[in-house]
Amino acid sequence: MTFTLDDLAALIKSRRDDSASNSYTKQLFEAGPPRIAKKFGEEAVEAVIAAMEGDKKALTSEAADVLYHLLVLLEARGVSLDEVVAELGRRTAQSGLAEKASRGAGK
Ligand SMILES: N=c1c2ncn([C@@H]3O[C@H](COP(=O)(O)OP(=O)(O)OP(=O)(O)O)[C@@H](O)[C@H]3O)c2ncn1[C@@H]1O[C@H](COP(=O)(O)O)[C@@H](O)[C@H]1O
Repeated sequence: MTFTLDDLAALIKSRRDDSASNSYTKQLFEAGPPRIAKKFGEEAVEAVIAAMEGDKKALTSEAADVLYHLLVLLEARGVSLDEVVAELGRRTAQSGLAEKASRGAGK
């Protein structure tokens, strides 16, 4: 059976109300959205560095950290993975350049 991002999102959600004290995810939720956002940013920077260095193994690992922390952040702020995927789905109707232009100048 293939492990999916939906599976990970469900696991993260289940950790939110879990009383287990040895859960890193639970610790993140208790630290709050600003702390989670900071961790997400740190992991993103580490992924950028791995990409710039052309280190495929490190990029794979850092990308996994980025996706995990993004899912925790979305859960903490009440945004579901389905909503994000739906937004991506809506964008398939137009090119990336057209989508960028539709956001208005300066963005
Ligand atoms: N995918 C992940 C995952 N990816 C990264 N991490 C953790 O993210 C942290 C980030 O790495 P850092 O080196 O920055 O961590 P750190 O120095 O310990 O962090 P800080 O002290 O700076 O906060 C590490 O502790 C990793 O273990 C993850 N922790 C959990 N998961 C998934 O979440 C599930 C539930 O985990 P628990 O909540 O811990 O039970 C696990 O089974 C996994 O599937």
